[in-house]
Amino acid sequence: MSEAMLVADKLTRRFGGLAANQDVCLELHRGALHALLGPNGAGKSTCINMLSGDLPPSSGRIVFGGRDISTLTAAQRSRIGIGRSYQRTNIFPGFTVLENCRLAAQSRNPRPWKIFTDALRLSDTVTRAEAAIAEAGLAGREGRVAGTLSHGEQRQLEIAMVLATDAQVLLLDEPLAGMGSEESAQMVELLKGLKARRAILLVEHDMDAVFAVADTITVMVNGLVLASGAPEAIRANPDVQQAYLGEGAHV
Ligand SMILES: Nc1ncnc2c1ncn2[C@@H]1O[C@H](COP(=O)(O)OP(=O)(O)OP(=O)(O)O)[C@@H](O)[C@H]1O
Repeated sequence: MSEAMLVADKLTRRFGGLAANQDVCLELHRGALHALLGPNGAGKSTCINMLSGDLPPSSGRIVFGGRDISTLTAAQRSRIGIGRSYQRTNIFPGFTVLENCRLAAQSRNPRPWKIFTDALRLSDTVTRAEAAIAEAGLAGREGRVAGTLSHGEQRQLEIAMVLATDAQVLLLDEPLAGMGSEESAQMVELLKGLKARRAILLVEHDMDAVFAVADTITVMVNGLVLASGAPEAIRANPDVQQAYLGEGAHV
């Protein structure tokens, strides 16, 4: 396998006496989707928050492209190519699809406000925004006001906004939440396309989707990594079946 783009090295996060993540290790590789599974409260959001820079680890390291980025802010991580989506949609509902993506693209610039005086840069962000919209499957909807899109389209828009920042690592927190089966199937196809050129971490409760798209699965329980490996090995793992879904259950 290729060298890892992003590495979580013994990440630990304590909240008072609770270890929400303890010595969590995982690797994200270009061309691969790594899914993070676990029951409610297992520590998945805490893990993604540490990787994105939204939450400082208590100990451990995050390495991106060989460089220790543990102390960089979320904005700094976004600028070097680590993008995340949130569990709750993060779009500006009164703005159009293109405006939402243009704002996301601008956030990547060191001095985003200068954009208004710099025509060249402006066309660059529009180009980047349009490419992101097309890649997220929203071509033709550039002028739609975001709040009028369907739920599934709004989740696609959120991914388009991450793509508009030129992210090479995508940290996706439950992108299928609240979707119907048709929308979920579309999102799975979208994720398959996106992972070809990027590294993806997917936190997702929809098992069918996870097994359809993941190359590697890490299962967390009570802040600890219970198992990590290829989907078939995880499916067959008795510890996973017992601890994650309860005695006698099958993933
Ligand atoms: N800011 C916080 N302060 C205190 N405890 C927290 C905080 N954030 C998370 N926790 C606790 O850490 C543990 C892990 O929470 P986390 O949200 O990471 O789990 P999760 O696997 O993402 O769950 P879910 O699937 O419900 O989103 C839980 O026991 C939670 O109550």
